[in-house]
Amino acid sequence: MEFLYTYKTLKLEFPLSEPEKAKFVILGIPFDGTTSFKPGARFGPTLIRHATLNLESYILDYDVDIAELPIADIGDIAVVAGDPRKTADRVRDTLEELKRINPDALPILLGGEHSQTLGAVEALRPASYVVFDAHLDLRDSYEDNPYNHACVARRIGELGVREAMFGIRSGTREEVVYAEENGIPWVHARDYDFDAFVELVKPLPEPVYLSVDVDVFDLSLVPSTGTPEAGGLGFWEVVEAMEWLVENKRIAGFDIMEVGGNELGDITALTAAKLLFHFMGAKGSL
Ligand SMILES: N=C(N)NCCCCNCCCN
Ligand SMILES: [Mn+2]
Ligand SMILES: [Mn+2]
Repeated sequence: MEFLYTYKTLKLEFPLSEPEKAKFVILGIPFDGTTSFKPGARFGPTLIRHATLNLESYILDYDVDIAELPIADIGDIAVVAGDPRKTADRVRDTLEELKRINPDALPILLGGEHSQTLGAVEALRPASYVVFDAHLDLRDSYEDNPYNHACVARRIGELGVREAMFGIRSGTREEVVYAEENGIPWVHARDYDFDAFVELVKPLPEPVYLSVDVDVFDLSLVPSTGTPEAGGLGFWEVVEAMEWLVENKRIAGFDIMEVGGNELGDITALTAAKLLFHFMGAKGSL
């Protein structure tokens, strides 16, 4: 089928399924209209798809070949340049359309700015939002725009979605107070470990939306993300948390956001592509 707002550039190299029948449905969001520091997130989806060419489809960890899983790639959202709200409306509309034709599909977003996670949450209506991020993203408005990437967790919390945040090492005093007053738990990157993750996530209601803003990783793994911060998590720390979630919670949707770069083969996209394959491998092995 054709979606109203999507188009295709690169695709994954292995045989892909139709979105009507797929278990995993990949959607790119090449938006960087409110990026405040390093540009290039508009190339994120293309860079991630290209980086997958470097990876084996067989995942050692799970004895799963993701080329044998029903995966669809419905292309990229046609963005409204500079307008995060209108672009997120298209993300929401596209995922609503997808859920109508395939209610069992697990959407996977590749971004693109974190602002766009709001559209996915609006469409998929999870009970909880679990996020790996260097930043709290709890500002009420940033650079005069309430739909800026730095406000996305605030907007999602306002929908009544329970939140828990991991790998945090940047925010304003106002954001810390807001988290405290609104009972939003977060774990500093310095204090992060698997037990802290499980303790906070176990009681969360299902289904859960999992968002990975790749700036959660140490910046050596994601040098081209939009707002890089030193002192982040390692690759396997995030993979282990992801494995626990797919085994123990119903997942409404998953995203890998804030991938940027201007060059094929960028380290940032290689990190993101490996995470994508591990997510599908872990989920596909169940
Ligand atoms: N969620 C985010 N990515 N937030 C980062 C916002 C940019 C903070 N700039 C700080 C500039 C201080 N002079
Ligand atoms: Mn961030
Ligand atoms: Mn973020």
